[in-house]
Amino acid sequence: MTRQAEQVLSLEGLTKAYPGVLACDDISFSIGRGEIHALLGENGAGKSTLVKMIYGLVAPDSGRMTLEGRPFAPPEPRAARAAGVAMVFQHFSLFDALSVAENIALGMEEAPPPRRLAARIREVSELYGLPLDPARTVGTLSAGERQRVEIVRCLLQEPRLLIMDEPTSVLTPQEVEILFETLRRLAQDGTAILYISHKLEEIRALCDSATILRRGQVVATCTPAETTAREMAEMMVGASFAAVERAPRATGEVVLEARGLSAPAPGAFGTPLRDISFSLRAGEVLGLGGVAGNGQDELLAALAGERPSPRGMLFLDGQDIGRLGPQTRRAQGLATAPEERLGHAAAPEMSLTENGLLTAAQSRGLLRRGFIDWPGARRFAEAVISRFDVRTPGPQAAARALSGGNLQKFVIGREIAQRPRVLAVNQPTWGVDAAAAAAIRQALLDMAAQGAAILVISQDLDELFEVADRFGALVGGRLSEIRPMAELSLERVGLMMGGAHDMEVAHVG
Ligand SMILES: Nc1ncnc2c1ncn2[C@@H]1O[C@H](COP(=O)(O)OP(=O)(O)OP(=O)(O)O)[C@@H](O)[C@H]1O
Repeated sequence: MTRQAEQVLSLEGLTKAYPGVLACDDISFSIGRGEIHALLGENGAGKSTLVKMIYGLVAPDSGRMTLEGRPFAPPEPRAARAAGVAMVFQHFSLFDALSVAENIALGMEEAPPPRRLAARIREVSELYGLPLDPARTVGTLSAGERQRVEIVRCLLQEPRLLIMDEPTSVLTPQEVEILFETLRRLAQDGTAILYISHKLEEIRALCDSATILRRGQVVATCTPAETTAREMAEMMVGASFAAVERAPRATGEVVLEARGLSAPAPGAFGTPLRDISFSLRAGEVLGLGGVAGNGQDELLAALAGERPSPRGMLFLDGQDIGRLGPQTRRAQGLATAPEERLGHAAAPEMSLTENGLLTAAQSRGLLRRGFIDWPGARRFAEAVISRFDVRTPGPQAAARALSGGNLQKFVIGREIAQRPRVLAVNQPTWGVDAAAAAAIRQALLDMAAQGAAILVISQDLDELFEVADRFGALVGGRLSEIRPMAELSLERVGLMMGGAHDMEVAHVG
């Protein structure tokens, strides 16, 4: 076999510019048959743009691609799929009300008759250790199971190249193990895998090789198993960065308290909150873990005041705040940042200046007698951009033009910069690179050291180990017993989050 034939995908000089940024600058590398190849880079380095070119979502300005030895220039995703490229996105694109099989059929060019399709789904899912019931309604599935639907949908195409964009951010440690087994099996069968993640320890465990991008260029390649996570992170950033430091802290009075907080599910597939109780003291970081869809969003909405709570369930400084709206709660010192950054935390078409105003108008005095202080709003956005190293041409940029991680830095930075007394955040470093994640975590710890009370809801267990003093798990809208983080192991935490249950499910079939 010639070397050419062993390459599944080769990229030569791929380049793509957006106004003001060279997102991909002369990128060349190849992925071989059966190779699991990591694509690493800090936020805005150009990873998404590169895979969008491979998947036919974005046309390169220049450069060439070769797939299985043939010239490859997909004008649209359908063409990329037909040529053997499959992609599992960060955000699942499934319809809750439809069954697994119906969802899969929707994504297929020519779906076989339902019975044949159901049989194929069973076959593929069993072959790769991804048990799935084709008749189940997607709305009832866990995040891990939804991801299986997406993966099985890809595998039915028998792809030559599978692209995975941050696939583990919604999984328990046990589910991650199962996913890795599947990917290794696929690689053994010859599939090439391009794997994007900011979780460097996972890259070390899984990937054969890595290409590292910085500011649109390939700056290094490495063998992840032979490189430390810190070395990889430093190659991405091009410098060393400070590790998160936990200063000793004194805790004060209880500032935020939930007493039997309950709420019905917000919609057909939301999660009800069931009898949630916790207290949070000044100077303390309480971490709540859980697999996506176990009440995280609903809890944050209840704390934010997006949904009012009955009397007697939610207290700030001993005052019942259940009936207060979001702005009043903010004015009293309780700030929140929801998980979904585009649409919920930020308005996509609005500039960063306007997005800053959305939550900071009051605390920063940017509204005077009904008039907006635009220069002040711009300065606030600029301050957030510079302190949190948000990579963007400037505060006039629209939120949607930022890379995912950079928008996340802005949305969280906007809250931290207002110095609230109590801050509740959901997934504060979701999609954020290692250096920026360390900076955000450090900012949260510094706030606590200065006496703020912090509630961190996260699916990233390393993050919770790094910042939280105490830990509780959200499972089905209930909160487990809260334990000191120092007493818990990673495995124990995984089990508290329901990992044991998922393991059982996964071993059926
Ligand atoms: N539609 C767009 N319009 C303008 N600029 C864009 C657009 N999409 C991406 N960019 C810019 O291109 C650069 C590369 O972004 P890209 O999303 O590829 O980065 P990334 O490495 O995937 O980042 P992350 O890890 O944050 O997802 C960034 O500077 C980004 O702001």
